[in-house]
Amino acid sequence: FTNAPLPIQLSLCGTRPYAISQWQAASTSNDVDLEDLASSLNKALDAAKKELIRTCNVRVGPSGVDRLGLIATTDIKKGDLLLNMPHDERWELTAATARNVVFKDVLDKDYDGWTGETGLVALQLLNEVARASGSGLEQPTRPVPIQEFMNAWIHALPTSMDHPLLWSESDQEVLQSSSNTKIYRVLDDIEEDATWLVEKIFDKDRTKFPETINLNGEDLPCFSLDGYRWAMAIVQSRSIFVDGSLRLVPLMDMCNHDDTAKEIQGGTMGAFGTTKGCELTATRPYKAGEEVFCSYGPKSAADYLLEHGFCPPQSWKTAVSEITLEIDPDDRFYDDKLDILEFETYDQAPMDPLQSFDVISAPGRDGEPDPAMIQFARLRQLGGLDAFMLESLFRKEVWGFMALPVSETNELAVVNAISEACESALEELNQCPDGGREVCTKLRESEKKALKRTLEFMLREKEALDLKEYYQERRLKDLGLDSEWSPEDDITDPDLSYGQTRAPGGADYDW
Ligand SMILES: C[S@@+](CC[C@H](N)C(=O)[O-])C[C@H]1O[C@@H](n2cnc3c(N)ncnc32)[C@H](O)[C@@H]1O
Repeated sequence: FTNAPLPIQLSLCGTRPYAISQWQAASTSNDVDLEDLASSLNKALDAAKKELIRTCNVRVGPSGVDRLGLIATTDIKKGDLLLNMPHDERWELTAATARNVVFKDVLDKDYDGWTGETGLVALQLLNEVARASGSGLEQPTRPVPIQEFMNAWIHALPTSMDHPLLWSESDQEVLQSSSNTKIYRVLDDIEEDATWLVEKIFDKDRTKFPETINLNGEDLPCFSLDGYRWAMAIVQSRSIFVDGSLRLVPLMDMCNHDDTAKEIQGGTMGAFGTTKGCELTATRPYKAGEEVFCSYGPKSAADYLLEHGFCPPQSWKTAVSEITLEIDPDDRFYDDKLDILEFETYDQAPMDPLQSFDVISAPGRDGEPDPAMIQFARLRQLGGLDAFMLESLFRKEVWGFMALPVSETNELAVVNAISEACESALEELNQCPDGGREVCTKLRESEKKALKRTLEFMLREKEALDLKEYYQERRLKDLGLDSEWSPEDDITDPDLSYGQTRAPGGADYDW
């Protein structure tokens, strides 16, 4: 492929972890002419369009909300197709292509990084960056026009992003204590994977995996911790989950978010409608020249911030936080409980003994928690006289039993455990250091609201424990043994045969 000079230089600078000042100092996105960037990408797109796209009613252009975006090239009606692109490993970056094609001979097939699919796509992205500078692995193979399109796309990616993974350490610390969705977990995963990859793979062949690359005369980090962190921020903020895979789709990834738009989805295309791919449709009419949008999906404000680096208005409407519950490893029924969580949670995915659950406060809801959290908490607290439910005889039914109150003792323990988890999560949020970004303050307030609402709900539940119906009572009702009994009732009962005192199913149900 050719490596024609492009109007900007890719600046992935930063020589030590979290070196935000260097990233910003080296940033070109503020002074770069977005029109030039867009026109280089559009030109490369035109040359490769026949292969890349089936329907294209957009081009890349400066955006009204952030850097670049997709602009309608014609008047669009609501429901019209804006853009569709077939799935093709020559341009889509996916974990499968990274593992089975690009890094096939390099990465052990059992490689299982902490950063998962996102990490594999990030690796492929770094290889694309290296390829655009004339090094890296030349996989997947592509015709020249497609490679030139990929190079133009790489050049058009943002180099300095306002993304939490690239914030200063002090801002990251404030974010860490502003949300129960923890950024340190993600940073640790990135650091652990990058360190392993550098030591086991990149350092062994620096010709193929350059630590820095030279793009248009500038040295930039590539197969290094800094490069990997940048690539993770790019993949988190621009990839989509379509047809069962995480995909970073050049061009589609230029579309900005609007709450009222539709997510990019899987669709079929081509002459016989049998080719699968990604498609973007309009949820409202657009005039030619207007920016078009997609939605990045329903997510909490914390998830938006951690993934995309911004929080759209809709994400603040529902306040979300997270609490964690754990089955006590010293619980004498630990193994039985683990067995149930692993194999008997019905259509829910298997659960670990340590589980995080969302708690929310939304308009029109009174703070009732996720039913799965209550089920988990009831199982966690199961013991004493209720432990008979853990007998193997009931193994297939226990999870179902946990959907309804077990006993007053169990329910009290559940209410207390969830209340304590909310209180300690609130306490943690209150420990947040001063300063940091405004979005973190807003996030903290929002998470506190969700936790307080759940706590209030739990306190109301605690007051009403004696009004609930518990397992024994339900069981007696099932057996028809729950009514008050007097001999006179039976004497006048014509349905009774000799010697019977109670008719089967003759309970006086109190619906
Ligand atoms: C998929 S990219 C979209 C293309 C991007 N604007 C560019 O120039 O490369 C997603 C990123 O664009 C920005 N973005 C998208 N929609 C936005 C919006 N409505 N408000 C603010 N930033 C937005 C965020 O930084 C986000 O992480």
